[in-house]
Amino acid sequence: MSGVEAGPVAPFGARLAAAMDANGPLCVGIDPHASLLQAWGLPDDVDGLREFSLRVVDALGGKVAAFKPQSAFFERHGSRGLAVLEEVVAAARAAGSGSTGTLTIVDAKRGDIGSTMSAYAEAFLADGSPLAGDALTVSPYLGFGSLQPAVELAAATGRGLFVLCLTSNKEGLEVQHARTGGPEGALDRAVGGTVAALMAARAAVLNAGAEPMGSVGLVVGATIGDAVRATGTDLVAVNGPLLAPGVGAQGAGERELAATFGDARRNVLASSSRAVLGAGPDPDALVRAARAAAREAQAALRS
Ligand SMILES: O=C(O)c1cc(=O)[nH]c(=O)n1[C@@H]1O[C@H](COP(=O)(O)O)[C@@H](O)[C@H]1O
Repeated sequence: MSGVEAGPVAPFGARLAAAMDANGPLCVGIDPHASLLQAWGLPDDVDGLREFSLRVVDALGGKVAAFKPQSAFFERHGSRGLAVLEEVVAAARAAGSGSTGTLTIVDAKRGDIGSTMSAYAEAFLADGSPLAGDALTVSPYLGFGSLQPAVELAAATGRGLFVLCLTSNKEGLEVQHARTGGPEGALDRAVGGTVAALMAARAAVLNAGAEPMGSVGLVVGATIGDAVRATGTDLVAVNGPLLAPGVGAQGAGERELAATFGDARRNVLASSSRAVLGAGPDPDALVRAARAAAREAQAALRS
């Protein structure tokens, strides 16, 4: 990333590219819904949450490119739930092979201003913070520039960001497809374009020249139909990872992945939560479900 010295570990973009080559372009979301805890025969409390999440890491660690624990399902159990999230991050780091285990994207979708954003960055991106995985999802809808503290700390510690761009839900359109008025300092080619295109252009600047790809990724849902084209969003120019939720439970599959991402597909990390987790609690069934999803993603994105 421009202007910031890299930390001792390889940058997130390079580590994710290697993990996708080794295990296929699939991220398994750890979303311990109350209904899934029940289906697994676990109580909807902190003990159930812990058992569920650690079983997922145990079964799939080293077998998928990344995990994406959804913070909301941990937060709903209060401070003890957050302690479980810390445990999950540590377990993923220790799982599988390699010095950094299985990559973890903490899905907390943070976004705020100034010193508050700095505090979020310290919580989720600083070395030694118990909530810091390898990357964090962030919301740029207080202005992309408001994410700067996170951009800087991620670069300094070899971590990554996934910036919401075109989300998988239909309500996102009213913000993401809106046209910008050309705010002062906006990138020339994106002024007057859509908000989504501007977010992608901002990420592209941060990733310029990085190989095999930069560490500032975008979230682009696999369910969005032709929204990439409709919003004029240049995903190829982003040169960063593209997290694609919406696979499985929200209806997207091989066809949608291939159609949505076109020439940017090599940088896509497909993400599925309920469709994989629903195969549990049997660890072998979890592995089979994850492998099937990874094969589908591989066929759509890398053939
Ligand atoms: O950032 C995300 O991961 C995300 C962005 C988005 O646009 N849509 C979306 O569904 N997600 C997350 O991806 C997961 C989807 O779960 P499943 O629908 O069960 O696969 C949830 O944790 C969502 O919060």
